[in-house]
Amino acid sequence: MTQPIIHQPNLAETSTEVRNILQTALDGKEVSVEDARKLAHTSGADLDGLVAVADAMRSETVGERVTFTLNRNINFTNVCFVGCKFCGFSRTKTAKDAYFLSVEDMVAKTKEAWELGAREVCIQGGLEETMDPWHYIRMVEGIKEAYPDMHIHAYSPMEIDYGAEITGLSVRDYLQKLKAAGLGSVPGTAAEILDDRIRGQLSPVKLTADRWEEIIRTAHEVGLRSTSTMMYGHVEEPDDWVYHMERLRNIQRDTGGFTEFVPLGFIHYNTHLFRIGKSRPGASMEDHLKIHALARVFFHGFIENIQISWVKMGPEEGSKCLHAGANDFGGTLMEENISKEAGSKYGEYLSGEAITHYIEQAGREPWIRDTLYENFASPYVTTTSP
Ligand SMILES: C[S@@+](CC[C@H](N)C(=O)[O-])C[C@H]1O[C@@H](n2cnc3c(N)ncnc32)[C@H](O)[C@@H]1O
Ligand SMILES: Nc1c(NC[C@H](O)[C@H](O)[C@H](O)CO)[nH]c(=O)[nH]c1=O
Ligand SMILES: N[C@@H](Cc1ccc(O)cc1)C(=O)O
Ligand code: SF4
Repeated sequence: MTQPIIHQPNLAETSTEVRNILQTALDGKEVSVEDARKLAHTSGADLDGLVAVADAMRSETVGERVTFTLNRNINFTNVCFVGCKFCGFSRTKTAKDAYFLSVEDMVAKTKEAWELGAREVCIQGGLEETMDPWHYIRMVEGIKEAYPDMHIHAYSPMEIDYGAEITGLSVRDYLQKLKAAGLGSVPGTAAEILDDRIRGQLSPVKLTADRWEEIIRTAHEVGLRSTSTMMYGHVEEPDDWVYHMERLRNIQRDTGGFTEFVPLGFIHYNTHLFRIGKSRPGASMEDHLKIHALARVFFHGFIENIQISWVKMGPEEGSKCLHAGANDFGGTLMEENISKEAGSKYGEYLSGEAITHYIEQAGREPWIRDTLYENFASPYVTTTSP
């Protein structure tokens, strides 16, 4: 049981079955997997009901604040041997536009970010075969040495799996070394859909769902918090969203380590998966709304923050999800290659002022946050911003 919702939306137009499920959630009871599946299949007035309930839950649990971070994304290499069929970013080592940044390059990018006011760098890259086994740790050490107060949000479970493998360390020892070097938190990417049946269609070589879970649980156990994500709009069905969210909710029940949930809409344009006719062309607006709303309702009492990804959906469509359960606008990013290379049209950078504007336009209060949602500042009193 969690807090019941006091100001309940009018569900007069909602079907009896869906209204009963939503009422259970409003009363503060955990939504079952079976009920969540029904919510995942709603449309029309029933979807409107789900969205209204998600908005009420958001308002009573986190209020009218919409947060965001001043951060820079650094994709240190695009060379990758994994070959996910949904990825438009990765290159072979010999490709003309293949790159691999040195630690010095990364420190220079961090310097630019720091000077513009960013306090987080989000580092992820391809998996490079001939890389120095200690490179992931060296990047963290190099950045921390130059900028001890920059929060480093880095390395998906896929990269952690690889780093542990090439150094010969256990996942726990490897994560402890990353943490000792200054790693602050872990992006919960590489999750896609946490079901090996779907993963086989997307990327047979990628780590299994169980391995993803083991790495995330271990990260939380050693004191590294993480985000949680789900990539949708490709081959999966609504029941798969629920299965995925249930795995995340169970992890959160045990560890409490997730800071937020970030639905990542699939960008299809330059991907093998779409070209060979094996996927949908991303998600519809209806699905974006449904997933953010379902996440708010299903994670109620478990995960407080639901982040929109403006790089995937665009700031306008993303803003609509702020009325469907979401309360976080992500970050300024400054540069972004993964969505861009897959063909996303929304650019790689939004200034703090631009994000503030979108949040105001949605009728909410903009607040700058740190990565772990521990400190908040008003964007109206900060002078610089990336
Ligand atoms: C590109 S990877 C970088 C880190 C690492 N190589 C990995 O795969 O975990 C980070 C995440 O971006 C997301 N992503 C990749 N390609 C995408 C696409 N075309 N559309 C939406 N999200 C995508 C996936 O969820 C993936 O796990
Ligand atoms: N870095 C990307 C994000 N989000 C990162 C967040 O801005 C930030 O790191 C997080 O809020 C930490 O709490 N989302 C994307 O879709 N693409 C990125 O590259
Ligand atoms: N939003 C994710 C990071 C991310 C990075 C790149 C992406 O393509 C998608 C997501 C997080 O904060 O953990
Ligand atoms: S999603 Fe990550 S692991 Fe997969 S091909 Fe792209 S960079 Fe490599």
